[in-house]
Amino acid sequence: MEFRVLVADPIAPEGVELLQKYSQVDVKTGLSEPDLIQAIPQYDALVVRSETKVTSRIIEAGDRLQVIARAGIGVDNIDVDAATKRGILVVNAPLGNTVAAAEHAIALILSLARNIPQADASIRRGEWQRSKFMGVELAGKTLGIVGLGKVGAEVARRARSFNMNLLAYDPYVSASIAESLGARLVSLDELLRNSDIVTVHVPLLPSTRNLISSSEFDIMKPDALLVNVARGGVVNEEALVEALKEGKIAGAALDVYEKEPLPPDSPIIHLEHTVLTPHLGASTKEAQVKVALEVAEQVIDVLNGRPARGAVNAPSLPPELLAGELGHYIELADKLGRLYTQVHGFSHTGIEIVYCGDLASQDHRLIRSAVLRGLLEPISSERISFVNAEIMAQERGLRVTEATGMAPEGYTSSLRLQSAEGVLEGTVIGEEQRVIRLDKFPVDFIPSGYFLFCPHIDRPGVIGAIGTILGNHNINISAAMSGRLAPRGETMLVLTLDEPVPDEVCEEIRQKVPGIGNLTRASL
Ligand SMILES: NC(=O)c1ccc[n+]([C@@H]2O[C@H](COP(=O)([O-])OP(=O)(O)OC[C@H]3O[C@@H](n4cnc5c(N)ncnc54)[C@H](O)[C@@H]3O)[C@@H](O)[C@H]2O)c1
Ligand SMILES: O=C(O)[C@H](O)COP(=O)(O)O
Repeated sequence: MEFRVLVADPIAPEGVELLQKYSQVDVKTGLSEPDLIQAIPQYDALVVRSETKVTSRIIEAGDRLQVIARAGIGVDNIDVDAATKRGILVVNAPLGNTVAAAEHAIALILSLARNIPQADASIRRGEWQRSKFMGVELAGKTLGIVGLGKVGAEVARRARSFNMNLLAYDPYVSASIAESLGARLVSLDELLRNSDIVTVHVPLLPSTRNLISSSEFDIMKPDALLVNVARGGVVNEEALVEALKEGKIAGAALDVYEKEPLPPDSPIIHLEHTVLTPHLGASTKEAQVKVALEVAEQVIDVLNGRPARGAVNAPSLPPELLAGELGHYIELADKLGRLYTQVHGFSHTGIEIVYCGDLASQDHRLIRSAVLRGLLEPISSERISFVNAEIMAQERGLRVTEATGMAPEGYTSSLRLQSAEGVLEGTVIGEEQRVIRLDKFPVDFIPSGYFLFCPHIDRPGVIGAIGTILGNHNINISAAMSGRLAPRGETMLVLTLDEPVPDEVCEEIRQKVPGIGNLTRASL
């Protein structure tokens, strides 16, 4: 039987031609959700970019659908969970448009600095205004790069050739990587206060939503320029409009928006010193050929029963495997990885996975993939799956070693993650997963919910004081446990909460509870 592929967004002809060698291809762009629901039962593969919203209703109607391919990075327009539930693979092309996005950021920076769109519009109105469009030079100015991943690094390389000074904020990148790109790694606060131009290159994650909002604009230089080629939502649009109107910053260039297409009544459209493009970061001929070929090859692989190298989801593991002890450890491995990155940051020195006790003799491959998936998920723009975790870890230069060891006294098996940054260990008791060690502290908590980790010196009243502050802010503690090294000695209080703890509440705890160490928040 010949495979049928529906290409629902415009992709480069090279990708369509490659698909045509192996399947019957229909290119039908601009279809509505009802159109797609009607059409999709005839297709084995669906190829999109960011325009088509691949909803659960479309996925559920895809009776013979095997693969959904995204010719680009972001799969935020695809209901990946719905696809996973139906065993449909989602693949993407995370590398092909990096240079295009970086060059677009540079183009926007130059357009802003030299008022190019405004000057162009003026001359077309028959004017000849020169003094109105006085610009600023990039040479000698400071560029603040928020997010020093693939695109951020390419922007850094290009900005150096303009003789710019580079600052970077990225909690998951080492100072030496930043240094090799000519950038100095600083806090977000320091970056915002000192940059003449701020360019944003982080993925949209719960932790990066509204990363640049009112309080960030408050500390930026009044003549600073802001550029966002990453994702709408990282910069709060309401706060941006206010910042520009009140002169907190001088200008902004945006390629991405909270809502796309940008609604025609958006106040952003009427702001003066702005440059707006309709999500064009990846729209170069070269990038489009690369991503189209990359996904076409993967579609052909999947339809012919071969594994896809860029799968962002993975078919569910067999239920019989998940129900057993190994299944619980796979789930625990994912949670320990996610917790590790949130508590210790992304390890720059490499991570060791230690399989202890009975676990030492099991097949570790899926546990290892689950640890990597967990470590990378909180900081990645791509969806990390069991399939692509290993490649993604290599791409970030994460060194992973494995070892076997003895389980701690009283346990038959455990899983330990350790690096120079810290230690996290968990176990499975019956069907219950538990975290039993956090750095040097023996702890015991279920890895689920919101967490506040409060290192302190054990003395009467500390737990009560923290509980009172949380209570005053209507934050409910669902479990509390203290791991201490000695009476009145170093102690780790672990609070499991029903709600997340906002910044200001953490600050209040730091100020009001004497002897409290570095508070850390996490959620699972
Ligand atoms: N406009 C476009 O057409 C276009 C094209 C390509 C990429 N993008 C977007 O650009 C962004 C960057 O893409 P990439 O390929 O460089 O991704 P990437 O995953 O390689 O890099 C993202 C970087 O952000 C860092 N990061 C994560 N959380 C952070 C936080 N809270 N604070 C600071 N840094 C944080 C990560 O450590 C990583 O280094 C993504 O959102 C991507 O979707 C847009
Ligand atoms: O996620 C991506 O790859 C970029 O945002 C580009 O999106 P596009 O393919 O719709 O241009």
